[in-house]
Amino acid sequence: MSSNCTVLVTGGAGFVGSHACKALSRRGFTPVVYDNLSYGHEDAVRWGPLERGDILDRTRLDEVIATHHPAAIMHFAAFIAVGESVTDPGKYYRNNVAGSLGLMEAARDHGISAFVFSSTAAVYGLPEVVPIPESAPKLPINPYGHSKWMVECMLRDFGEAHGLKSMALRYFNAAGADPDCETGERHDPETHLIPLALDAAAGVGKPLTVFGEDYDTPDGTCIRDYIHVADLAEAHVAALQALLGGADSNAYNLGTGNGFTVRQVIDAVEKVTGRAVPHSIGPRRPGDPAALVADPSAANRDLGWRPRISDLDSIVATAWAWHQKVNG
Ligand SMILES: NC(=O)c1ccc[n+]([C@@H]2O[C@H](COP(=O)([O-])OP(=O)(O)OC[C@H]3O[C@@H](n4cnc5c(N)ncnc54)[C@H](O)[C@@H]3O)[C@@H](O)[C@H]2O)c1
Ligand SMILES: O=c1ccn([C@@H]2O[C@H](COP(=O)(O)OP(=O)(O)O[C@H]3O[C@H](CO)[C@@H](O)[C@H](O)[C@H]3O)[C@@H](O)[C@H]2O)c(=O)[nH]1
Repeated sequence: MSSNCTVLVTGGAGFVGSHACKALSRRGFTPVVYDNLSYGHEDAVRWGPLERGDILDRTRLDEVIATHHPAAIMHFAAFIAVGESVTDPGKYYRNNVAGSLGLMEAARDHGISAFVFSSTAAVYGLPEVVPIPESAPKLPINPYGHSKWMVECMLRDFGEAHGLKSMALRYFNAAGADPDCETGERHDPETHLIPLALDAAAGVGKPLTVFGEDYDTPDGTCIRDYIHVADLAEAHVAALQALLGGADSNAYNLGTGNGFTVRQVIDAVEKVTGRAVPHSIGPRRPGDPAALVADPSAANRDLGWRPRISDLDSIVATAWAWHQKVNG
């Protein structure tokens, strides 16, 4: 490992980024969070300094990089709401694509050669083969997915032209919370299934609407591959260590390889919380594929990474503990 253990973590005040900071700090790295707090939380920055700034502000980026001299960048900062990306695509292309471009140019200009990027299963669009291998066609069906695939393409080109080495990590459904309850999911607005089901069970939110029960799946509801955010965090550290150890650039799926239906998630929430999840059946949500499940074998093989706490009960139990801490 390089003797310089400082990592610039864009979006480190957010859900996945804050867990990655904890994992980095446990492995001896110093995470310097660079976040404009547009959606993040200042009190989620606990494992290193917070530098407020926008990835679109090149002057501020240069200043922070010159101050901390990071050896690597982990890039989580992005807008993440798929539906909003359809109605306001400019917001997504500016932040996710132009913002990432400025960050990559800053990395190039400051001689930073290791870059770990938050990509997504949304780059695959409506996959024909499930479990999905990394080689599956990249045919995103919304601006959010396009924005992430564009950044992957830019990273490939910066690698060839400038020697910037990168790992693009394509998460499936990030869920759960830190097992020590030090950080967790606090999106606003929240659109993800598990926190909404917990809100409904706790009576702090509306009843859950199940988006469609006429899919070609065993119980008619959509199948997703839920991956614990702490396991995602460990994968980021493994990818970073591989890059710093000389590995080539690559892209990896991060999932368990097991899918669960929306009904199975509701059952798990009812079992873990001991409460009913009030819900009704609504129409399909536009753009939802019937099933998204990762083939995670490449990350297993190359990074030595395996999910450890991504069974559905552990995901829901940690998310529930965090939910109770936040909501009292
Ligand atoms: N949550 C998921 O299920 C999921 C799935 C696949 C991929 N991802 C990707 O993982 C990353 C993190 O997602 P998350 O769920 O933690 O989201 P989040 O909204 O909790 O975190 C994103 C963070 O980035 C910051 N940010 C946004 N734009 C910024 C800018 N211009 N400059 C500086 N900071 C900025 C926000 O303030 C926030 O703290 C994103 O890139 C997302 O696309 C998330
Ligand atoms: O109120 C709700 C919310 C969700 N769902 C369903 O639950 C499943 C999971 O939905 P959600 O939690 O919104 O996640 P996804 O839409 O699968 O998207 C997540 O996972 C993608 C990769 O798989 C990432 O690209 C996205 O950023 C991330 O939000 C889907 O079948 C939804 O139709 C409902 O039935 N009701």
